[in-house]
Amino acid sequence: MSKSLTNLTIKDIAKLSGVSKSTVSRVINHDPMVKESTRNKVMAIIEQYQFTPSKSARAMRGYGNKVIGIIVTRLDSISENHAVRSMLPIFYANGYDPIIIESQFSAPKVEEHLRMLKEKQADGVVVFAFTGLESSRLAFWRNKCVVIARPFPDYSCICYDDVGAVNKALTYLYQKEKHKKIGYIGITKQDQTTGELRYQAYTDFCHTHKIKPNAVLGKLSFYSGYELAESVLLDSPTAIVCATDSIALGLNKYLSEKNINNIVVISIGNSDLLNFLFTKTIIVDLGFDKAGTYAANELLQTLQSEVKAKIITVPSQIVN
Ligand SMILES: O=P(O)(O)OC[C@H]1O[C@H](O[C@H]2O[C@H](CO)[C@@H](O)[C@H](O)[C@H]2O)[C@H](O)[C@@H](O)[C@@H]1O
Repeated sequence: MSKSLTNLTIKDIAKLSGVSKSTVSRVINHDPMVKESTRNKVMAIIEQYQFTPSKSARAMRGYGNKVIGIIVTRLDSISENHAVRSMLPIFYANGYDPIIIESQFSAPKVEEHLRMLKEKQADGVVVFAFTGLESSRLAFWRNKCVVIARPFPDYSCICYDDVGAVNKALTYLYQKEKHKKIGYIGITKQDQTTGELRYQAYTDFCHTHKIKPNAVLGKLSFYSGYELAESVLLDSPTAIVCATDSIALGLNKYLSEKNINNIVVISIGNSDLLNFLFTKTIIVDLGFDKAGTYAANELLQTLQSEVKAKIITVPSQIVN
């Protein structure tokens, strides 16, 4: 082979491996239908000659640039951080470069980012969805997209067990620990999943078990837990369920400042930060890490072959 190594093309790799050009492409793109012996033979040549397919060549053949866009809502979100951190190694291991972008809960921003990713010929996207983001905004990406936190029909979605998690927290407090005065700090109902579904689960449980509801609702932030603590404590609860880890962290700051240590706190989430609290906090694990792993694997499968869109709900579990 007289060419310099850096100038090798897929055609050269095909010739050296004794297979067709299309087989080399399928190996590069992780097509599961390629026989293992063929894959090994081609990969040995690729490694021997340190071959990297040029991005433009890949794109011209209709493949993306081995880029995955991950659109988070907030870079400071605890839950999204956990999910993204567990996706990244899977994408890297499969040769993809992830680009992480923030939407700040803005649907037009999501659309703008998706346009940019299309221009960059990204292969696929993971979108953390939110109230007000219509599925039509994702239409171009429908078969190369995984949505997190919202069940969009016709899309592969990874959802959290919002209602089940609250029920597990309340059942634990009411049946196992015999609490009768259980407060709740949540998110406003404008936030459909974390807000409305979890709040509804709390009020339904109170109604069924004849518990006087004591709920306060605020924003999705540490400050809410801190600022709403005083109101929820007015009714002297013996236990408080927090809709998110950030809320539990804010509440914890308030309790430690006032030196209140006779209230049981349950947080719905499970971030590493909960290990460093003043008040013993029981956790209902929503499975943020699992959600990330599911999302990455689901997207890779979708990119490799036609996979039917499905909704996966990550099971929640109480961690004591
Ligand atoms: O990460 P945190 O700030 O602690 O918030 C916890 C909740 O984050 C996620 O919900 C929020 O973002 C979603 C997109 O990731 C959005 O769809 C939802 O409306 C927001 O409330 C996560 O889905 C929840 O399970 C966490 O409790």
